Amino acid sequence: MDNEILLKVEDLHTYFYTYEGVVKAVDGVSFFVKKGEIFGLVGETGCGKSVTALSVIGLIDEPGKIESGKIIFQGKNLRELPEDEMRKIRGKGISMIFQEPMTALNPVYTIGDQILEIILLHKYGIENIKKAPKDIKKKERKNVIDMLRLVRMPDPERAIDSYPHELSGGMRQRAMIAMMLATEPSLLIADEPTTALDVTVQAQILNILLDMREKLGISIILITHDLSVVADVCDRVAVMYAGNIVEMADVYTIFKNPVHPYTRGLMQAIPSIAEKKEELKYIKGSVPNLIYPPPGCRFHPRCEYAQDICKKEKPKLVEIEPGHYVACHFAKEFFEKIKETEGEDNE
Ligand SMILES: Nc1ncnc2c1ncn2[C@@H]1O[C@H](COP(=O)(O)OP(=O)(O)OP(=O)(O)O)[C@@H](O)[C@H]1O
Repeated sequence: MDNEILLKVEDLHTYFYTYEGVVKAVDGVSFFVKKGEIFGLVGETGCGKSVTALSVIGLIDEPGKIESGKIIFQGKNLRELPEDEMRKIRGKGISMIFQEPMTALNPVYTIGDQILEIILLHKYGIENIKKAPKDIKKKERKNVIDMLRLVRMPDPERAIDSYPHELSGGMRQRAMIAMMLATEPSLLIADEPTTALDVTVQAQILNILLDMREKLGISIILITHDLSVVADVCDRVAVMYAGNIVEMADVYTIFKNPVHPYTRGLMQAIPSIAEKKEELKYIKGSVPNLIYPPPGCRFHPRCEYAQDICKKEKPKLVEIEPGHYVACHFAKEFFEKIKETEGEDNE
């Protein structure tokens, strides 16, 4: 099973040292991503999804710091690698695309030149890039156009010579994905890649990600707050709340049998356990301040099932059935109740 795993994050803690205090943005996060799968990271805004991703790719800057934990990618703990090795991983192993590609694209170069630069960096390395033949641009033109075709860029022959501002939002996101794919990563992290786009373009971009997995066999971590996106494309999913993962399972299980009260709140459908079903249609309260997070389970102030233990002890993420992990003191009870009601429903 372990050789199927591409990335394993163990007990990751990433904090930000601000004037107001220490923001415990990621506080003991563990998960794994298998080869060739699309793994969703979901949760409300500010729960630590982006910080988790930036920690994996080694892009946490001051005032942030990875305090502890392991990030094992292709068998190596990335936290132990020197910065030049880490830069190589960012160049070849792991790539990241963001919500607003304009921030990552350079406005003064054409899309073609930007993709070409990545191809050259990938082929020659930063030290030898000057050794690339003079006519390389002409030689690689077909490759770049093929790359744009792969991301279903409309009219690639024209797009290659366009500047970012000449393209629509969806086309820019395609260009960004093409650039990232030029590095032939094993893992692509997509942070809210479709949030800024309208629904039709969103669907097209998600289809491209599915295509990439199919054709190139890469793994993708898809960060989103949109559960319908998760349902559409992800294989497995982790639900984050206030710097912790509270539940992780395959997508079917998460939607069919969510166990953690927060996940169930997110789904707005807690028919089996909820006694007062109507009152659970939204999650009361708001995400806590991560400088002074609540003790014990961080969700307890919003959880209607909270008991004394929840206020004192932080629950561990435990496997309650094969591949289904939950961090809740009452996970077993909830799970059994779900199974009971499931049995009754089937009778
Ligand atoms: N540079 C920073 N300095 C201080 N605090 C930060 C910094 N970057 C992130 N944080 C804090 O870390 C916490 C987690 O933020 P993060 O961006 O990971 O959330 P998110 O789940 O990705 O939310 P969103 O969906 O809004 O992007 C937040 O409380 C945020 O304010």
